[in-house]
Amino acid sequence: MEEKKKKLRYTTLQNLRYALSKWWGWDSRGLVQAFSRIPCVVLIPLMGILLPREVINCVTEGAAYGRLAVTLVIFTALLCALHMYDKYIAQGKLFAIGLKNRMNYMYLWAEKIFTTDFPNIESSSGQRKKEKALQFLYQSSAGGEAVVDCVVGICGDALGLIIYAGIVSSIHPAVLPALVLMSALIYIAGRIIKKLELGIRDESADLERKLNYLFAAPTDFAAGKDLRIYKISRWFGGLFSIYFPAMIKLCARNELWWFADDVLQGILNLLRDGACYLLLIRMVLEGSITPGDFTMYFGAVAGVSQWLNNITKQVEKINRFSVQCCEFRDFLEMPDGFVNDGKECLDTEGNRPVDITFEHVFFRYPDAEADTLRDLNFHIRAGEKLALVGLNGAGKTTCVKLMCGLYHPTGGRILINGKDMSKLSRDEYYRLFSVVFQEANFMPFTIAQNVSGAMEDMDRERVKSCLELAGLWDRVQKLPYGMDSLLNRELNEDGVELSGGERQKLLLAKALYKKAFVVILDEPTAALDPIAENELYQSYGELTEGRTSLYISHRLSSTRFCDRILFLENGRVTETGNHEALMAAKGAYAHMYEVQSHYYKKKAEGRPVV
Ligand SMILES: Nc1ncnc2c1ncn2[C@@H]1O[C@H](COP(=O)(O)OP(=O)(O)OP(=O)(O)O)[C@@H](O)[C@H]1O
Repeated sequence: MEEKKKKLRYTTLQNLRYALSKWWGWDSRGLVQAFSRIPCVVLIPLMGILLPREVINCVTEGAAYGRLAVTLVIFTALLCALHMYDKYIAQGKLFAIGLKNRMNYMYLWAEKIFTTDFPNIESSSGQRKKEKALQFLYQSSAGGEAVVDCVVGICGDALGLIIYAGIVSSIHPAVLPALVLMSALIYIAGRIIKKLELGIRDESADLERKLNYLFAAPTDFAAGKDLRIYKISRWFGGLFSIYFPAMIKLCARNELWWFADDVLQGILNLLRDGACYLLLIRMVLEGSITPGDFTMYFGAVAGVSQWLNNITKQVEKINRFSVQCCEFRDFLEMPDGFVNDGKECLDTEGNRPVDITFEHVFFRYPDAEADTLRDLNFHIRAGEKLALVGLNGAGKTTCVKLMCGLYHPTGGRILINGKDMSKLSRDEYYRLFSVVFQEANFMPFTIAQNVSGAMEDMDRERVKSCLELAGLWDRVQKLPYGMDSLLNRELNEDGVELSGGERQKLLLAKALYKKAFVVILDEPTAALDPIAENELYQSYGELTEGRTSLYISHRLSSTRFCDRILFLENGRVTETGNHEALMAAKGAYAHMYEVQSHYYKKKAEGRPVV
């Protein structure tokens, strides 16, 4: 219920004002060109009913051939000019104008994804809003582009209706109200179906999201391997057979409502037109109108029906646009808690490393039922190298997400140099961190651009030294275009395909390039070979020199070169100290270490490993 209210937060007029002001801002020339089509929309059909009237009157009045010829020439020339201009705008311009608007909306949508608070994108409610917003722009008939046609169309139709209404009103005062009443019935039926359709939008958006995922998954190179080796295609088939029928059922129900609406429209149109024609025929027989007038009125009645039909259709389209526009604006206007305006800056003069305190931090994911972090307390001194270890699901990555500002605590505080993170500006905060996450995501740009995060003015020497430090330079310099080689094969045909370990090294180089105050490495060696792993340990001091660092790893031996180790269990720190102290304590850390080293010892002694 609350969701529905939110969807319709703006009225149709407010949404039209929004779309028109955006359109004016992006393409004022296109807007003027689109509106210049309105006289053609009105005059072409109007001349279509005036021409027969003039011709029949000339003939029935016995006018000279000269008058007939002049009438025909004037009308034909005018019609020809209007048609040409109309075609030029409608087919030559409107498509490009609408597409331009759609692209601009797409840009706003993508920009929001890139800049909004992380929970807005990761939570399923945020995902749903994102999908719904996409329906405003994902094809030419969607609101973002269709609004161009609708606005121009409804203005032309309204003007045409006014002129035709004047003509049919002179037949009989009851004709126009009767025509309007019937069109209103058609419109109301359409609205009822729209409401029914609205009721299943959440369900259809969810199904679309799931089906989009299923369609996208087989095109993912990485998934391609699993799909083949493990015959996952059968599982996919199973998933398709769950979601496809559900989607088809939903669409079929929707189509049935629209079919009923079409039948109703057909019957009402027939009644409306039939009654008007009967009236006109009687007037001709009574001699109150000429045969020329008859054809004009005949055309005008049909014309009014057409204008009213057009208007009801345009109103439906505009209503559809309005619902989609509300959803689009809902997504764009999702509040961001972590903002730049009015926030403080941190004193980072002299590039001193920062100190970080977690003070009674609680955290629960937006859609989760239980806290992931529970009363988490720790302090990382400026320049300290801290290791965070724990079992799967203990909350290590969540802790990183909070520390680097992707999420905010749901309870307690995180202090950076004694300042509450919520008081700091977002850009300022993100500037502090370099993070190597477990998943490697690269943009379809060159290696150098990915490492530096800059399109042009990068320090190429620095890129090279970061690649060297990360152990990737040997591989990169052998590529035909070196550090200027493009990544991502989906967009770049000759893009470079890196192995899992190489991608991890590239992430490391990227983290090193950014002169951040805190370096966070979340399982940075998971995909590295033993040589590369060893090199990373050897150079860890150099990599993190002069910075505060947090190192997460399941290989406990790798955390020995850190100053201190925190052992995380069920979202809180249960043990803390250096390796020796934790081993002496004989707690969970010591147990995990023993289990792991036992494995290596057995291997080294040549005994079978269980
Ligand atoms: N986006 C999310 N929404 C809801 N719950 C989540 C989300 N991400 C993680 N969780 C849950 O939070 C808990 C901690 O996850 P987290 O990834 O922080 O653990 P971890 O210690 O890093 O685990 P691992 O060692 O396997 O990487 C898990 O139970 C996980 O299911």
